[in-house]
This record gives sequence, C-alpha cells and structure tokens, in this order.
Amino acid sequence: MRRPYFSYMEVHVYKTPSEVSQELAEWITNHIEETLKTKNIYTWCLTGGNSPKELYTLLGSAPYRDRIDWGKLHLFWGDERAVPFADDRNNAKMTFATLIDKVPIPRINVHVMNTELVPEKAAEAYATLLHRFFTAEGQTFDLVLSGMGEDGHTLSLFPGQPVIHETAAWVKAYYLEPQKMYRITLTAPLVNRAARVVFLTFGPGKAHALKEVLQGDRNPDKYPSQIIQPLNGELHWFVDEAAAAEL
Ligand SMILES: O=C1O[C@H](COP(=O)(O)O)[C@@H](O)[C@H](O)[C@H]1O
Repeated sequence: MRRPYFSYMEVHVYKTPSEVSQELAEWITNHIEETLKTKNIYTWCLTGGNSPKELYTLLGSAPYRDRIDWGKLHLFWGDERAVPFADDRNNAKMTFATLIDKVPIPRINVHVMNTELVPEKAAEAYATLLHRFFTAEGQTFDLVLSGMGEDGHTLSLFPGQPVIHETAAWVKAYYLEPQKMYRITLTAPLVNRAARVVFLTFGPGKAHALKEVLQGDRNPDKYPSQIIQPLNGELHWFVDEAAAAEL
C-alpha cells in the first residue's frame, strides 16, 4: 500500500450514497460549528458534479440549515466549466439550485468564478480574489469538498494534463481537448494548504480509481486525485460500499 505522507487520512465508508450524504452533512455542520468557536469566518470550497447534490440539499434543509451560521461562511468553487452561469453544466448553477438559494447567506459571501470573462482572465480574477482571503503561506480554506471522476480526476485536474503539476499559480484555465471545453481549476499548491480536504464519491464506477488513488503506485498523471495531499491538514474520503469494494 502506498504510504501517505500527509498528516492525517481517514476513509469513511457507509452502505449507500444517501447514508454517505447524511453522515457528511452532520460532519460538515459539526466542523463549521467547531471552527466558528475560534474564528469569525469559515471558508469553504465547493465541488460540482452529481455526487454532492443530495449533500447540498440536506445542508439547505432543517436541521442543518438552522444550525449553520451562514453569515459567517464564504463559499468558493474548486473548478468550473467555462460556460455561462445559466448553462446546466455550470457547477455554480447546480450549487445555487440545491443549496445557496435555500439558505440565508449574504450574496457578497458567495464567490463564483466569472465565466463571462475569457477563461484565462476568469482564472486571474479568481486568483486575485483568493489572495484577499489567503496569504502566500499557511492555511487556506477551512474545508475543501472535492469529487472524483471515474478516470481519477478531481477539480478540473484531468489525467495527462500539465496543470496537475502546477507548483505556483493558484488558479489555472486551460482547454480540455477531449471535452472540447475550457476548464478553470484551483491547483494543488492552494488546495493542499487547506485545513481539511474531503472527497465525496460513490458507486461501482469509482471503485477502481479509488483503489489506485489510495493504494496504487504514485502516478498522478494517470490518477490526478493522488496529487491532493494536504501538507498540514486532514484528508478524508467519504464513500459508499460500492466505491470501496476494491479496497
Ligand atoms: O467534472 C467534474 O467532475 C467531478 C466529479 O463529478 P461526479 O459527478 O463524478 O461527482 C467534480 O468533482 C468536478 O467539480 C466537476 O467539474
């Protein structure tokens, strides 16, 4: 088994995707409550994809909605497809529909990637925004929620793309030829300084990639999720039994 070198890693396995979402809703709510006992704001980087929809719906409903001090949260996104906000493929659009429109968070605390700009400018603008919250060293987000595709990608770090190995820029835009689309993504140097990174992933289609990411030889070009290794923070995987079947 590949030995992780980050400070802490835990794999949380539950029977069904719904159980995973419920446990993670409780876990995130507890983390927000605990963190806000000692800090005034909680910075949370969100993920797109299908996996978080039930989680977001739970967090936008009682009892979680009422336990969270939404005025102290700042929401960001880990990646975005360079399509208008109104496009169903837009990650932020999905998050508004499932969570943000249901909770009393000030709009000024919700930091979407501006896909009206050309992608490189959108990445630059997002990096500038992030520099208002985080310094060049030390902890960044309180929480990064991430997903993993069947091909092992996370954020918009897709297999074989040079952006996987970015060491300086916090945000990058690039043309993803197989999808004929620009992607805008946070990079490992920023995400790996989060206090906690949580991957949420389900289903038999993810089982092989999950085994390779956690137990295979190091090969982030093939399995980009391996590049996410919080330096001083915690890494958690919330998965269902089907995704965990090959571990
Ligand atoms: O392309 C993307 O996919 C991943 C994984 O999505 P899922 O539907 O398999 O959960 C997601 O984390 C990322 O934000 C999205 O842009």
